[in-house]
Amino acid sequence: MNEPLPLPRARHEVAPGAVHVPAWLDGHIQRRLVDTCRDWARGPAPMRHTALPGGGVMSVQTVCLGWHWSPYRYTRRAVDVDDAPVAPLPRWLADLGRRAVADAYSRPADDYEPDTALINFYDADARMGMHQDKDEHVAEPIVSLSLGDACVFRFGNRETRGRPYTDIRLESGDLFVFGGPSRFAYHGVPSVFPDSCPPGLGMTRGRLNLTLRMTGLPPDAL
Ligand SMILES: O=C(O)CCC(=O)C(=O)O
Ligand SMILES: [Fe+2]
Repeated sequence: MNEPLPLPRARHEVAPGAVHVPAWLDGHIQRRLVDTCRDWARGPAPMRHTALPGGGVMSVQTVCLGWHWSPYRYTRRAVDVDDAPVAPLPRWLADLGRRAVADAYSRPADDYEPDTALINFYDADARMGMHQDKDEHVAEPIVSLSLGDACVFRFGNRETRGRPYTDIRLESGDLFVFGGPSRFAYHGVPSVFPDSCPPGLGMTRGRLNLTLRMTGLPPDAL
C-alpha cells in the first residue's frame, strides 16, 4: 500500500506577501528550539531588555545570533550589552528559514540566506509596539516563528502605525513570513495570552519569537 501523502499545511495570505502557516513546526522541533533558545539567552551576550534612544526600555527581552541588533543597526558585537561577539547563526537554523520561505510562498527559496536571528521573549505583560523592520539593507522576507504562549500579532500597512490592520492569533509552532509588498508593513504584538503554552514544550510561561532576516551586510562589515 502507498504511504499516505502528508497533508499540505494550510496557508493564509493575510496581505500580498504576508503568509501565516499555522502549526508549521512539529512538537519535536519546537522543543529543540525552546532548549536552544534557553542556551542562547545565557550569552555570550545575554538576553536583555533593549534600551531605546528616548530613555525607555523594551518590555520584550531579546538576544541575537549572527548580527546583533540594537536601535537601529546591526553590529558583530553586542555593543549595548557587554560588547561580547555575537553567537553565530547555526546552519540548521538558516536552512529552516529557507524552508519556511519556500513553504510560505510555495516556491523554491534557495537564494534565501538569513544571516541574523532575533530571539524575543515576552512575559505576560510584554508588548511590541507597531514598527517596521527597516534596519536591513536588502528587502528579503522576514521569517517569524512562535513558541510558547499564543499572542495577538497585528499586521498593518506600509504607511501608518494605525488602521487598516489585521489581528492574527499566533500559536506555538506557527510560521509567519512577510516579504514582497508586505516587507515594510508596520506590525506589532499588542498582547500575549498567559497560560496558553502547550504542554510538553519545556517552557511553562511566556512566548518566544524568532525572526530570521537577511541584513544585506557584507560578512566582514563591522
Ligand atoms: O514577536 C513577534 O511576533 C514580532 C517580533 C518583531 O516584530 C521583531 O522582532 O521585529
Ligand atoms: Fe518586527
